[in-house]
Amino acid sequence: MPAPSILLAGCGKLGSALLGGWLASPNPPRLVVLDRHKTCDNDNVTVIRTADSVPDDFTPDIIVLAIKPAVAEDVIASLAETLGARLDKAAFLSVMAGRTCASLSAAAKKSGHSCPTLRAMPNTPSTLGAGVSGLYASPEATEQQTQLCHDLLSAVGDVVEVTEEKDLLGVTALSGSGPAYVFLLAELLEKAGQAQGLSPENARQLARGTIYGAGRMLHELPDDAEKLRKAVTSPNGTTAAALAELMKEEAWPTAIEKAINAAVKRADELAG
Ligand SMILES: NC(=O)C1=CN([C@@H]2O[C@H](COP(=O)(O)OP(=O)(O)OC[C@H]3O[C@@H](n4cnc5c(N)ncnc54)[C@H](O)[C@@H]3O)[C@@H](O)[C@H]2O)C=CC1
Ligand SMILES: O=C(O)[C@@H]1CCC=N1
Repeated sequence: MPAPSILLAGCGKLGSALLGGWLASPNPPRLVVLDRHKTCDNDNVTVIRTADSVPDDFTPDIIVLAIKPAVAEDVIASLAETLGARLDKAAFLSVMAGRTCASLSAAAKKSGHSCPTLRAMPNTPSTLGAGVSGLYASPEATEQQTQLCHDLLSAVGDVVEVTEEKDLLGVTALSGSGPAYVFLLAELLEKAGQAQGLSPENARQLARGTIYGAGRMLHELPDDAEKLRKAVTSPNGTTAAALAELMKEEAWPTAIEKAINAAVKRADELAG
């Protein structure tokens, strides 16, 4: 089977994470990257600044929308103008938080085209091939398009398929934004270590090493998180003392619930 043709619109923080994974895969797709600012010195990638520069012989199988939601309509309209009938052969894979399949299909329809839409919510560990993505395919997407999107996301980590579009709200709040919560934890642990008199270098190494090691245990061992937590917690010991603070109903349980609710609310607002 020939390598698929992928047009990546938007190659910022997330788009470049995806691009890196695809370029490192054994059978990289044929890639055109549309980004106002991106430069790329990889021979396998054609980078263009505006949609009117899409090569005439390039018919994308999938158009990955990794731009900010606010510019989506403009980007789709300018791609439609350049690609013409070629757009009808493609599917959109949007990674934008919030934007619904219906709103993106409507944008294509406005330009006189019909284009099935799939949505994914990857996260930035995709840069290291350690991402996890939620994937939703609208009913218009063919099995082949869904499989192709699944394969593209698998190149940068795990894929969790959801059957209801609304489930992407929870995915966005949990794993799309989630790396930021872990990075915040690293920052706070580092700060707390320094407050205990550790040098900044030692506090940083200890905080990062702890999160890395705990992450590996979660990833590589079959045990539930609860079992792993209990294994650290000696009766009446130091961990029990710390967890008694963190697990108070008004502490982490409430804070996490509120944070996830706030992210879901924002994703819903971005849907427009
Ligand atoms: N950063 C993250 O962790 C995640 C982001 N997302 C979603 O990915 C999308 C992009 O987010 P980031 O990569 O963080 O943003 P970003 O700002 O880093 O990247 C956006 C890119 O789009 C380009 N761009 C803007 N207007 C353009 C236009 N008219 N034509 C061509 N290129 C244009 C910019 O030059 C930039 O490189 C957002 O919709 C966000 O919801 C999804 C999951 C995780
Ligand atoms: O913060 C955001 O809106 C995007 C979506 C998930 C991660 N970053």
